[in-house]
Amino acid sequence: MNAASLPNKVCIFEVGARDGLQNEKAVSTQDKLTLIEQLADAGVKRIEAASFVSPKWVPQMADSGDVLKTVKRKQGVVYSALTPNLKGLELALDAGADEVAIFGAASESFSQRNINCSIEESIARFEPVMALAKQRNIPVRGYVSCVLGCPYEGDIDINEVARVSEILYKMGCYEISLGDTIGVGTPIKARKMVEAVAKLVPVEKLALHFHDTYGQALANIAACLSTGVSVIDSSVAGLGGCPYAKGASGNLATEDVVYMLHGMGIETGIDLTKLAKAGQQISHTLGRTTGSKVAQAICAE
Ligand SMILES: CC(C)(COP(=O)([O-])OP(=O)([O-])OC[C@H]1O[C@@H](n2cnc3c(N)ncnc32)[C@H](O)[C@@H]1OP(=O)([O-])[O-])[C@@H](O)C(=O)NCCC(=O)NCCSC(=O)C[C@@](C)(O)CC(=O)[O-]
Repeated sequence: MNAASLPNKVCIFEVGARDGLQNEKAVSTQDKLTLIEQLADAGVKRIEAASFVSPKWVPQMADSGDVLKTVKRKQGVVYSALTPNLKGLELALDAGADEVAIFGAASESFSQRNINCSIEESIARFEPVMALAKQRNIPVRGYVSCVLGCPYEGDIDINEVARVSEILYKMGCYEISLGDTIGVGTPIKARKMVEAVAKLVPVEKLALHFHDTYGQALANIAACLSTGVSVIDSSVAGLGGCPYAKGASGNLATEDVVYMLHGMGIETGIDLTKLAKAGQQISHTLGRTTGSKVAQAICAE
C-alpha cells in the first residue's frame, strides 16, 4: 500500500443507532438518545439516528420521530434518517431530520424482500422523495445493498452495482453508500467493485458500508482506501445486521476502523476512548459484550 495515495482524513458515518439497533432487541428511546448523544460527544459528525420505515416491518425503529425530536443536538453534527418512500420523508421532515437516505439494491431478490418492490419500482418510488427533498433543501444519500453478494442470489455483477449507483447519483443523491449487506466481500473483490462504480460515479461521492459477518470488513476497507474513497460507514460496538439478510452480522465496529485509520496517520476527529465507552454502554444495555476488539482492549486497560 502506498501511503502517498491514502487520504489524510476520513469521515465516519455512524450507523449504529439505525443499522445497528434495527436488528437488535428493542432498545428504549432513552437508551437510543444516550447513545446518539455520546457518539456526538466523542466527535462523530454524521449520525444516522432514525429510520422512517413501516413499524410492521421494523418495529425497533417505530420511535424514530421521538428520537429525532428529543435528541440533544450538537452543533456541527448531522442527524439523518432512512426514508424508503414519500411517507417516510414526510415523517422525517416533521421530526427535523437534517438529511435523509433512500435505499435500493443491486439484487432483485433483496429489493423485493427488503422494500417489497423490484429495483425499477424502487427507483420510481424514490422520484417523489427526491423531488420533495429538493424542494425542502434536504440532502439525500443513496444506499445500494448487496454490492458484494446477496443472501438470496449469491454473486452480484459489479456492473449492476455500478448501474444502480449511477441511477441514484443522477437522481440527485449527494453520496452513494456501497453496502456489503451480508459481509461476504474480500479485499480484491471489494476494490474491483469500487473501481467499477467509480467509472460512473465520482469516487469522492462514494462511501463504504461493509458488514463484518466473515471478519473481512477492515481488510476490505484497507484495500479500498487508496481508490480515493474517504467516507466509511460503521457501527459502534459492531451493532446490528439486516432484518432481511438472515445471519448477517453488524457493520464493521467504528472503534476498530477508527483505531486502524489513526494508526495509518489518517484523521477522523473522533476520540477513541469516548467512543469505546459509548459502545460499552450500549452493549451493556443489550446484555452482550461489545463486538469491537479495540473497545475490548481499551476497556481492559
Ligand atoms: C418500504 C415499505 C414501507 C413498503 O412496504 P409496503 O407494505 O409495500 O408498503 P405500503 O405502501 O403498501 O404500506 C403498507 C403499510 O405500511 C405503512 N407505511 C408505508 N410506508 C411507511 C413509512 N415510510 N413509515 C411508516 N409506515 C409506512 C402504510 O401506511 C401501510 O400501513 P397500513 O395501512 O397497513 O397500516 C416496507 O417494505 C418497509 O418499511 N421496508 C423497510 C425495510 C427495512 O427497513 N429494512 C432495513 C433497512 S435497509 C438496510 O438495512 C440496508 C442498508 C441501508 O443498511 C445498507 C446495507 O447494509 O446494505
